[in-house]
Amino acid sequence: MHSPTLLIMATMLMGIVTAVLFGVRRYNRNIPGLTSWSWSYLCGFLLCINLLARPHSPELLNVLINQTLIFLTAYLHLAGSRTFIGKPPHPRLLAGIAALVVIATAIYFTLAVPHPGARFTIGSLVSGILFLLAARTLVRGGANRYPARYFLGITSGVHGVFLLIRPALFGLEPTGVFDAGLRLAISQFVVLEAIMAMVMSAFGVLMLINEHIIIALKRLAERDPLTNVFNRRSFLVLLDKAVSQCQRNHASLPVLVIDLDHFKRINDTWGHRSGDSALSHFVELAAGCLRNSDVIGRLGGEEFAIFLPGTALNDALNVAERLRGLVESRTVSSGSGEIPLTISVGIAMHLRGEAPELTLHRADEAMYQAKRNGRNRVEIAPETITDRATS
Ligand SMILES: Nc1nc2c(ncn2[C@@H]2O[C@H](COP(=O)(O)OP(=O)(O)OP(=O)(O)O)[C@@H](O)[C@H]2O)c(=O)[nH]1
Repeated sequence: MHSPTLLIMATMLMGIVTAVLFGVRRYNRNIPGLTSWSWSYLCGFLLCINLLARPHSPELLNVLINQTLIFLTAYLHLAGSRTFIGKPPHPRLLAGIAALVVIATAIYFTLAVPHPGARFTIGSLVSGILFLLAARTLVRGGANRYPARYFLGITSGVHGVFLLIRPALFGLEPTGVFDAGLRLAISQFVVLEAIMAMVMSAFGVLMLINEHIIIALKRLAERDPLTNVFNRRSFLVLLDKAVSQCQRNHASLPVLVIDLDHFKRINDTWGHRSGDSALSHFVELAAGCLRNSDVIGRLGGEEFAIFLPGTALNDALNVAERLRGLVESRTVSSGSGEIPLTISVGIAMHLRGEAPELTLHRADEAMYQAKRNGRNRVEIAPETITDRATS
Protein backbone atom coordinates (compact mmCIF):
# COMPACT_ATOMS: atom_id res chain seq x y z
CA MET A 1 0.00 0.00 0.00
CA HIS A 2 1.04 3.59 -0.65
CA SER A 3 3.00 4.77 2.48
CA PRO A 4 1.34 8.21 2.92
CA THR A 5 -2.08 6.50 2.60
CA LEU A 6 -1.09 4.13 5.41
CA LEU A 7 0.00 7.07 7.53
CA ILE A 8 -3.25 8.93 6.87
CA MET A 9 -5.16 5.78 7.86
CA ALA A 10 -3.12 5.50 11.08
CA THR A 11 -3.77 9.18 11.86
CA MET A 12 -7.51 8.78 11.38
CA LEU A 13 -7.67 5.63 13.51
CA MET A 14 -5.55 7.25 16.22
CA GLY A 15 -7.84 10.31 16.18
CA ILE A 16 -10.96 8.14 16.53
CA VAL A 17 -9.50 6.06 19.39
CA THR A 18 -8.28 9.23 21.17
CA ALA A 19 -11.73 10.82 20.87
CA VAL A 20 -13.40 7.63 22.18
CA LEU A 21 -11.04 7.41 25.17
CA PHE A 22 -11.44 11.08 26.08
CA GLY A 23 -15.21 10.66 25.70
CA VAL A 24 -15.23 7.65 28.07
CA ARG A 25 -12.95 9.54 30.47
CA ARG A 26 -15.32 12.49 30.59
CA TYR A 27 -18.00 10.34 32.22
CA ASN A 28 -15.70 7.98 34.16
CA ARG A 29 -13.02 10.14 35.70
CA ASN A 30 -12.41 7.75 38.56
CA ILE A 31 -11.20 4.86 36.39
CA PRO A 32 -7.51 4.47 37.31
CA GLY A 33 -5.09 4.87 34.44
CA LEU A 34 -7.65 6.12 31.93
CA THR A 35 -6.32 9.70 31.97
CA SER A 36 -2.75 8.58 31.17
CA TRP A 37 -3.96 6.17 28.48
CA SER A 38 -6.07 8.91 26.86
CA TRP A 39 -3.09 11.29 26.81
CA SER A 40 -0.90 8.49 25.47
CA TYR A 41 -3.27 8.09 22.52
CA LEU A 42 -3.42 11.85 22.02
CA CYS A 43 0.40 11.90 21.81
CA GLY A 44 0.23 9.04 19.28
CA PHE A 45 -2.30 11.00 17.24
CA LEU A 46 -0.11 14.16 17.29
CA LEU A 47 2.87 11.98 16.34
CA CYS A 48 1.03 10.81 13.22
CA ILE A 49 0.17 14.41 12.31
CA ASN A 50 3.79 15.41 12.83
CA LEU A 51 4.93 12.60 10.54
CA LEU A 52 2.48 13.79 7.88
CA ALA A 53 3.82 17.33 8.28
CA ARG A 54 7.46 16.23 7.97
CA PRO A 55 8.00 17.46 4.35
CA HIS A 56 6.58 20.89 5.21
CA SER A 57 8.25 21.68 8.55
CA PRO A 58 11.83 22.53 9.65
CA GLU A 59 13.77 19.30 10.22
CA LEU A 60 15.05 19.97 13.75
CA LEU A 61 11.63 21.05 15.01
CA ASN A 62 9.98 18.05 13.38
CA VAL A 63 12.55 15.65 14.83
CA LEU A 64 12.28 17.13 18.31
CA ILE A 65 8.48 16.91 18.32
CA ASN A 66 8.68 13.41 16.92
CA GLN A 67 11.09 12.05 19.53
CA THR A 68 9.25 13.76 22.39
CA LEU A 69 5.90 12.34 21.27
CA ILE A 70 7.34 8.85 20.74
CA PHE A 71 8.65 8.94 24.31
CA LEU A 72 5.45 10.39 25.79
CA THR A 73 3.21 7.87 23.99
CA ALA A 74 5.13 4.96 25.49
CA TYR A 75 5.70 6.54 28.90
CA LEU A 76 2.03 7.49 29.38
CA HIS A 77 1.01 3.97 28.35
CA LEU A 78 3.28 2.64 31.09
CA ALA A 79 1.99 5.23 33.59
CA GLY A 80 -1.64 4.29 32.77
CA SER A 81 -0.90 0.59 33.20
CA ARG A 82 0.83 1.13 36.54
CA THR A 83 -1.99 3.31 37.84
CA PHE A 84 -4.64 0.82 36.73
CA ILE A 85 -2.86 -2.02 38.52
CA GLY A 86 -2.56 0.15 41.63
CA LYS A 87 1.18 0.79 41.58
CA PRO A 88 2.70 4.23 42.16
CA PRO A 89 3.91 5.98 39.00
CA HIS A 90 7.58 5.70 38.13
CA PRO A 91 9.76 8.40 39.72
CA ARG A 92 9.39 11.59 37.67
CA LEU A 93 13.15 12.21 37.84
CA LEU A 94 13.89 8.91 36.11
CA ALA A 95 11.28 9.60 33.41
CA GLY A 96 12.66 13.14 32.98
CA ILE A 97 16.21 11.84 32.52
CA ALA A 98 15.04 9.27 29.93
CA ALA A 99 13.13 12.03 28.06
CA LEU A 100 16.20 14.30 28.13
CA VAL A 101 18.42 11.54 26.73
CA VAL A 102 15.95 10.99 23.85
CA ILE A 103 15.73 14.73 23.09
CA ALA A 104 19.47 15.42 23.47
CA THR A 105 20.43 12.55 21.17
CA ALA A 106 17.78 13.73 18.69
CA ILE A 107 19.46 17.17 18.57
CA TYR A 108 22.93 15.64 18.40
CA PHE A 109 22.03 13.27 15.54
CA THR A 110 20.29 16.10 13.64
CA LEU A 111 22.69 19.04 14.02
CA ALA A 112 26.13 17.66 15.03
CA VAL A 113 26.20 14.26 13.31
CA PRO A 114 23.10 13.98 11.08
CA HIS A 115 22.03 10.34 11.36
CA PRO A 116 18.30 9.55 11.01
CA GLY A 117 19.03 5.85 11.63
CA ALA A 118 20.56 6.59 15.05
CA ARG A 119 17.58 8.76 16.02
CA PHE A 120 15.18 6.07 14.91
CA THR A 121 17.13 3.43 16.85
CA ILE A 122 17.20 5.43 20.10
CA GLY A 123 13.49 6.32 19.86
CA SER A 124 12.59 2.69 19.15
CA LEU A 125 14.75 1.28 21.95
CA VAL A 126 13.47 3.67 24.63
CA SER A 127 9.80 3.22 23.73
CA GLY A 128 10.31 -0.54 23.29
CA ILE A 129 11.63 -0.78 26.85
CA LEU A 130 8.71 1.33 28.16
CA PHE A 131 6.14 -0.88 26.38
CA LEU A 132 7.85 -3.99 27.77
CA LEU A 133 7.71 -2.50 31.28
CA ALA A 134 4.00 -1.81 30.75
CA ALA A 135 3.52 -5.42 29.61
CA ARG A 136 5.30 -6.73 32.70
CA THR A 137 3.23 -4.48 34.98
CA LEU A 138 -0.05 -5.64 33.42
CA VAL A 139 0.74 -9.34 33.31
CA ARG A 140 2.28 -9.51 36.78
CA GLY A 141 -0.07 -6.96 38.40
CA GLY A 142 -2.04 -7.87 41.49
CA ALA A 143 -5.48 -7.23 40.03
CA ASN A 144 -6.43 -10.85 39.23
CA ARG A 145 -10.05 -9.90 38.76
CA TYR A 146 -9.28 -8.16 35.45
CA PRO A 147 -8.60 -10.88 32.85
CA ALA A 148 -8.30 -8.27 30.05
CA ARG A 149 -5.01 -7.11 31.54
CA TYR A 150 -3.41 -10.22 30.02
CA PHE A 151 -4.68 -9.18 26.59
CA LEU A 152 -3.35 -5.62 26.93
CA GLY A 153 -0.16 -6.92 28.54
CA ILE A 154 0.57 -9.35 25.70
CA THR A 155 -0.28 -6.70 23.08
CA SER A 156 2.07 -4.21 24.77
CA GLY A 157 4.77 -6.88 25.08
CA VAL A 158 4.63 -7.92 21.42
CA HIS A 159 4.73 -4.27 20.36
CA GLY A 160 7.64 -3.64 22.76
CA VAL A 161 9.65 -6.54 21.31
CA PHE A 162 8.95 -5.33 17.78
CA LEU A 163 10.11 -1.80 18.71
CA LEU A 164 13.37 -3.29 20.01
CA ILE A 165 14.10 -5.34 16.91
CA ARG A 166 12.82 -2.97 14.23
CA PRO A 167 16.00 -0.81 14.03
CA ALA A 168 17.83 -4.03 13.09
CA LEU A 169 15.44 -4.51 10.15
CA PHE A 170 16.63 -1.20 8.74
CA GLY A 171 20.22 -2.36 9.08
CA LEU A 172 19.66 -3.88 5.61
CA GLU A 173 21.10 -0.95 3.70
CA PRO A 174 19.67 -0.43 0.21
CA THR A 175 22.34 -1.22 -2.33
CA GLY A 176 20.20 -2.04 -5.34
CA VAL A 177 16.65 -1.99 -6.74
CA PHE A 178 15.67 -5.12 -4.83
CA ASP A 179 16.98 -3.76 -1.50
CA ALA A 180 15.20 -0.45 -2.01
CA GLY A 181 11.96 -2.38 -2.58
CA LEU A 182 12.63 -4.46 0.52
CA ARG A 183 13.29 -1.31 2.52
CA LEU A 184 9.98 0.20 1.39
CA ALA A 185 8.18 -3.01 2.30
CA ILE A 186 9.77 -2.92 5.77
CA SER A 187 8.75 0.74 6.31
CA GLN A 188 5.21 -0.12 5.33
CA PHE A 189 5.25 -3.12 7.65
CA VAL A 190 6.46 -0.85 10.49
CA VAL A 191 3.48 1.48 9.97
CA LEU A 192 1.09 -1.48 9.67
CA GLU A 193 2.44 -3.01 12.88
CA ALA A 194 1.98 0.33 14.66
CA ILE A 195 -1.65 0.48 13.44
CA MET A 196 -2.29 -3.10 14.57
CA ALA A 197 -0.67 -2.47 17.98
CA MET A 198 -2.69 0.71 18.41
CA VAL A 199 -6.01 -0.95 17.53
CA MET A 200 -5.30 -4.00 19.73
CA SER A 201 -4.20 -1.81 22.66
CA ALA A 202 -7.32 0.31 22.28
CA PHE A 203 -9.41 -2.89 22.49
CA GLY A 204 -7.41 -3.91 25.56
CA VAL A 205 -7.88 -0.54 27.28
CA LEU A 206 -11.63 -0.51 26.50
CA MET A 207 -11.98 -4.11 27.75
CA LEU A 208 -10.23 -3.17 30.99
CA ILE A 209 -12.47 -0.12 31.41
CA ASN A 210 -15.52 -2.34 30.83
CA GLU A 211 -14.34 -4.87 33.41
CA HIS A 212 -13.64 -2.08 35.88
CA ILE A 213 -17.14 -0.61 35.45
CA ILE A 214 -18.81 -4.05 35.79
CA ILE A 215 -16.88 -4.76 39.00
CA ALA A 216 -17.71 -1.30 40.39
CA LEU A 217 -21.44 -1.81 39.63
CA LYS A 218 -21.37 -5.28 41.17
CA ARG A 219 -19.72 -3.85 44.24
CA LEU A 220 -22.35 -1.12 44.49
CA ALA A 221 -25.12 -3.72 44.26
CA GLU A 222 -23.55 -6.10 46.79
CA ARG A 223 -21.92 -3.87 49.39
CA ASP A 224 -22.98 -1.41 52.01
CA PRO A 225 -21.42 1.89 50.89
CA LEU A 226 -20.55 3.09 54.41
CA THR A 227 -18.82 0.02 55.84
CA ASN A 228 -18.03 -1.86 52.61
CA VAL A 229 -19.36 -5.15 54.05
CA PHE A 230 -22.07 -7.16 52.25
CA ASN A 231 -25.55 -5.66 52.31
CA ARG A 232 -28.51 -7.64 53.62
CA ARG A 233 -29.50 -9.11 50.24
CA SER A 234 -25.99 -10.33 49.36
CA PHE A 235 -25.43 -11.63 52.88
CA LEU A 236 -28.58 -13.74 52.63
CA VAL A 237 -27.51 -15.11 49.24
CA LEU A 238 -24.10 -16.05 50.68
CA LEU A 239 -25.70 -17.54 53.79
CA ASP A 240 -27.93 -19.64 51.57
CA LYS A 241 -24.89 -21.00 49.71
CA ALA A 242 -22.99 -21.61 52.96
CA VAL A 243 -25.94 -23.55 54.39
CA SER A 244 -26.04 -25.85 51.34
CA GLN A 245 -22.29 -26.39 51.48
CA CYS A 246 -22.20 -27.08 55.23
CA GLN A 247 -25.12 -29.52 54.90
CA ARG A 248 -23.28 -31.37 52.13
CA ASN A 249 -20.06 -31.52 54.18
CA HIS A 250 -21.81 -32.19 57.50
CA ALA A 251 -20.07 -29.09 58.84
CA SER A 252 -21.45 -26.81 61.54
CA LEU A 253 -22.54 -23.27 60.73
CA PRO A 254 -22.99 -20.71 63.50
CA VAL A 255 -24.70 -17.41 62.67
CA LEU A 256 -24.07 -14.31 64.80
CA VAL A 257 -26.35 -11.28 64.90
CA ILE A 258 -24.69 -8.20 66.40
CA ASP A 259 -26.29 -4.92 67.39
CA LEU A 260 -24.44 -1.80 68.54
CA ASP A 261 -25.78 -0.78 71.97
CA HIS A 262 -27.52 2.56 72.49
CA PHE A 263 -26.59 3.64 69.02
CA LYS A 264 -29.30 6.30 68.95
CA ARG A 265 -27.62 7.90 71.96
CA ILE A 266 -24.30 8.05 70.07
CA ASN A 267 -26.02 9.80 67.18
CA ASP A 268 -27.87 12.16 69.51
CA THR A 269 -24.83 12.98 71.69
CA TRP A 270 -21.94 13.05 69.22
CA GLY A 271 -23.72 13.57 65.92
CA HIS A 272 -24.62 11.41 62.93
CA ARG A 273 -21.06 11.50 61.54
CA SER A 274 -19.71 10.06 64.75
CA GLY A 275 -22.41 7.40 64.49
CA ASP A 276 -21.11 6.55 61.03
CA SER A 277 -17.56 6.39 62.41
CA ALA A 278 -18.76 3.98 65.10
CA LEU A 279 -20.21 1.69 62.41
CA SER A 280 -16.95 1.68 60.43
CA HIS A 281 -14.93 1.25 63.64
CA PHE A 282 -16.97 -1.82 64.56
CA VAL A 283 -16.50 -3.38 61.10
CA GLU A 284 -12.76 -2.80 61.29
CA LEU A 285 -12.56 -4.56 64.66
CA ALA A 286 -14.80 -7.41 63.48
CA ALA A 287 -12.69 -7.95 60.34
CA GLY A 288 -9.66 -8.42 62.59
CA CYS A 289 -11.40 -11.25 64.48
CA LEU A 290 -12.53 -13.23 61.43
CA ARG A 291 -11.02 -15.84 59.10
CA ASN A 292 -11.07 -15.53 55.32
CA SER A 293 -13.97 -17.96 55.06
CA ASP A 294 -16.13 -16.00 57.54
CA VAL A 295 -18.64 -13.56 56.08
CA ILE A 296 -19.91 -10.33 57.59
CA GLY A 297 -22.87 -8.30 56.39
CA ARG A 298 -24.85 -5.26 57.50
CA LEU A 299 -28.49 -6.24 57.95
CA GLY A 300 -29.53 -2.60 58.29
CA GLY A 301 -29.06 0.36 60.66
CA GLU A 302 -26.67 -0.67 63.43
CA GLU A 303 -27.32 -4.41 63.05
CA PHE A 304 -24.74 -6.78 61.55
CA ALA A 305 -24.54 -10.53 60.99
CA ILE A 306 -21.62 -12.91 60.63
CA PHE A 307 -21.52 -16.59 59.70
CA LEU A 308 -18.53 -18.81 60.44
CA PRO A 309 -18.56 -21.94 58.20
CA GLY A 310 -17.19 -25.11 59.81
CA THR A 311 -17.00 -23.60 63.31
CA ALA A 312 -18.28 -25.37 66.43
CA LEU A 313 -20.54 -23.58 68.90
CA ASN A 314 -17.78 -23.20 71.52
CA ASP A 315 -15.42 -21.61 69.00
CA ALA A 316 -18.17 -19.29 67.75
CA LEU A 317 -18.80 -18.28 71.35
CA ASN A 318 -15.08 -17.52 71.75
CA VAL A 319 -15.10 -15.38 68.59
CA ALA A 320 -18.19 -13.50 69.79
CA GLU A 321 -16.73 -12.92 73.26
CA ARG A 322 -13.41 -11.79 71.79
CA LEU A 323 -15.20 -9.32 69.52
CA ARG A 324 -17.42 -8.08 72.35
CA GLY A 325 -14.38 -7.53 74.59
CA LEU A 326 -12.44 -5.83 71.80
CA VAL A 327 -15.27 -3.40 71.00
CA GLU A 328 -15.66 -2.59 74.70
CA SER A 329 -11.94 -1.93 75.11
CA ARG A 330 -11.46 0.28 72.04
CA THR A 331 -13.28 3.61 72.02
CA VAL A 332 -14.35 5.15 68.72
CA SER A 333 -12.13 8.09 67.78
CA SER A 334 -14.27 10.81 66.30
CA GLY A 335 -13.82 14.53 65.74
CA SER A 336 -16.08 15.10 68.75
CA GLY A 337 -14.06 12.92 71.15
CA GLU A 338 -13.56 9.29 72.25
CA ILE A 339 -16.86 7.40 72.20
CA PRO A 340 -17.35 4.27 74.30
CA LEU A 341 -19.07 1.47 72.41
CA THR A 342 -20.49 -1.95 73.30
CA ILE A 343 -22.33 -4.63 71.38
CA SER A 344 -24.96 -7.27 72.05
CA VAL A 345 -24.52 -10.58 70.24
CA GLY A 346 -26.85 -13.49 69.56
CA ILE A 347 -25.57 -16.85 68.26
CA ALA A 348 -27.65 -19.53 66.55
CA MET A 349 -26.30 -22.81 65.17
CA HIS A 350 -27.85 -23.73 61.85
CA LEU A 351 -30.01 -26.84 62.30
CA ARG A 352 -30.11 -29.48 59.59
CA GLY A 353 -32.99 -28.78 57.18
CA GLU A 354 -33.68 -25.34 58.69
CA ALA A 355 -34.25 -22.39 56.34
CA PRO A 356 -31.31 -19.93 56.55
CA GLU A 357 -33.71 -17.05 57.36
CA LEU A 358 -34.94 -19.01 60.37
CA THR A 359 -31.40 -19.48 61.71
CA LEU A 360 -30.85 -15.76 61.29
CA HIS A 361 -34.15 -15.10 63.06
CA ARG A 362 -33.13 -17.28 66.03
CA ALA A 363 -29.78 -15.45 66.24
CA ASP A 364 -31.71 -12.16 66.15
CA GLU A 365 -33.91 -13.40 69.02
CA ALA A 366 -30.80 -14.31 71.02
CA MET A 367 -29.38 -10.85 70.36
CA TYR A 368 -32.58 -9.29 71.74
CA GLN A 369 -32.23 -11.57 74.76
CA ALA A 370 -28.72 -10.13 75.26
CA LYS A 371 -30.24 -6.62 75.15
CA ARG A 372 -32.85 -7.62 77.72
CA ASN A 373 -30.17 -9.11 79.95
CA GLY A 374 -28.34 -5.81 80.17
CA ARG A 375 -26.49 -5.40 76.80
CA ASN A 376 -22.73 -5.80 76.19
CA ARG A 377 -23.10 -9.58 76.29
CA VAL A 378 -23.42 -12.72 74.18
CA GLU A 379 -26.42 -15.07 74.23
CA ILE A 380 -26.90 -18.44 72.53
CA ALA A 381 -30.22 -19.14 70.84
CA PRO A 382 -32.30 -22.13 71.89
CA GLU A 383 -33.14 -24.53 69.05
CA THR A 384 -36.73 -23.29 68.96
CA ILE A 385 -38.06 -19.77 68.53
CA THR A 386 -39.44 -17.97 71.55
CA ASP A 387 -41.66 -14.90 71.38
CA ARG A 388 -39.71 -11.67 71.51
CA ALA A 389 -40.26 -9.68 74.67
CA THR A 390 -39.87 -5.95 74.62
CA SER A 391 -36.34 -4.72 75.23
N1 LIG B 1 -25.12 7.44 62.03
C1 LIG B 1 -25.95 6.51 61.55
N2 LIG B 1 -27.05 6.19 62.26
C2 LIG B 1 -27.87 5.24 61.79
C3 LIG B 1 -27.60 4.58 60.58
N3 LIG B 1 -28.60 3.68 60.36
C4 LIG B 1 -29.45 3.78 61.42
N4 LIG B 1 -29.01 4.71 62.30
C5 LIG B 1 -29.62 5.15 63.57
O1 LIG B 1 -29.44 4.11 64.52
C6 LIG B 1 -30.37 4.36 65.58
C7 LIG B 1 -30.88 3.02 66.10
O2 LIG B 1 -31.56 3.28 67.28
P1 LIG B 1 -32.41 2.20 68.07
O3 LIG B 1 -33.03 1.25 67.09
O4 LIG B 1 -33.35 2.93 68.98
O5 LIG B 1 -31.40 1.34 68.87
P2 LIG B 1 -30.28 1.73 69.94
O6 LIG B 1 -30.28 3.19 70.27
O7 LIG B 1 -28.99 1.15 69.45
O8 LIG B 1 -30.75 0.96 71.20
P3 LIG B 1 -30.51 -0.56 71.54
O9 LIG B 1 -30.40 -1.28 70.23
O10 LIG B 1 -31.72 -0.95 72.28
O11 LIG B 1 -29.28 -0.65 72.32
C8 LIG B 1 -31.46 5.25 65.00
O12 LIG B 1 -31.37 6.51 65.59
C9 LIG B 1 -31.10 5.36 63.51
O13 LIG B 1 -31.40 6.65 63.00
C10 LIG B 1 -26.43 4.96 59.84
O14 LIG B 1 -26.10 4.45 58.75
N5 LIG B 1 -25.63 5.93 60.37
